[in-house]
Amino acid sequence: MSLLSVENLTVSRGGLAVLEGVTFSLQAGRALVLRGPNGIGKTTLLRTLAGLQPPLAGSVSMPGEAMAYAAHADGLKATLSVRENLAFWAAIYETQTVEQALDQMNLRGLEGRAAHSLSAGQKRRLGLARLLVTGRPIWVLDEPTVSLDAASVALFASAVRAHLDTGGAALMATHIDLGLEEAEVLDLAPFKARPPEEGGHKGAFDHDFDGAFL
Ligand SMILES: Nc1ncnc2c1ncn2[C@@H]1O[C@H](COP(=O)(O)OP(=O)(O)OP(=O)(O)O)[C@@H](O)[C@H]1O
Repeated sequence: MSLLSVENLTVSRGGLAVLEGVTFSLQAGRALVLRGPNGIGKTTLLRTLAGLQPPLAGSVSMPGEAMAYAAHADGLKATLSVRENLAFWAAIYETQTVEQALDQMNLRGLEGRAAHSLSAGQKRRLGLARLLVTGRPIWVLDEPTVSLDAASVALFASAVRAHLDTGGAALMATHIDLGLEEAEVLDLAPFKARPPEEGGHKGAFDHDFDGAFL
């Protein structure tokens, strides 16, 4: 079953198309890794899929309220504790998986700590634990392993695998090898947009709202 279907998508930053004709689909139980050099448009594509900016052309289809997006920023509530952060999101998404998320992202022992007092890697683990409490099937992740040590990368890979095993899907922009052998790879180089002088798209607007998490 296809959870996410992207057809002929053109995405832009600063009013200029950066990728055009992007087409792929993501099935339940599958992971897809976006690859491409710095600046090719991975973040722009993910932001567009998350609805933070409109595409210049093309279409994105997915079931309503199916996506959880984790951007570069962890987007934590600094003064709330680890548990309170997760409880907040569990209330928003009406789920009851806080305890499971604490276990899965190895946050036991840190439950009472204010988010602002966590290390960078601990903050990232908390940010990823929020994915687990959303209960949403499509995870869209921008550089999810930044700041994580090898053990935490392995923990994250296990969480993704468990998500796939229960019918979820994951779309990730990452430069590192997550050890998810089953993940497919989409190289974005063929979709690099032509500059306007060569007939490429020139967009009319560029929203720059940087929601950390949806
Ligand atoms: N606010 C902005 N205004 C204008 N151009 C932008 C803006 N943000 C990004 N860009 C440009 O858009 C292009 C795509 O950027 P994007 O961040 O999507 O690339 P990326 O593939 O995610 O890069 P990285 O691997 O470095 O994270 C780049 O050329 C970048 O310089």
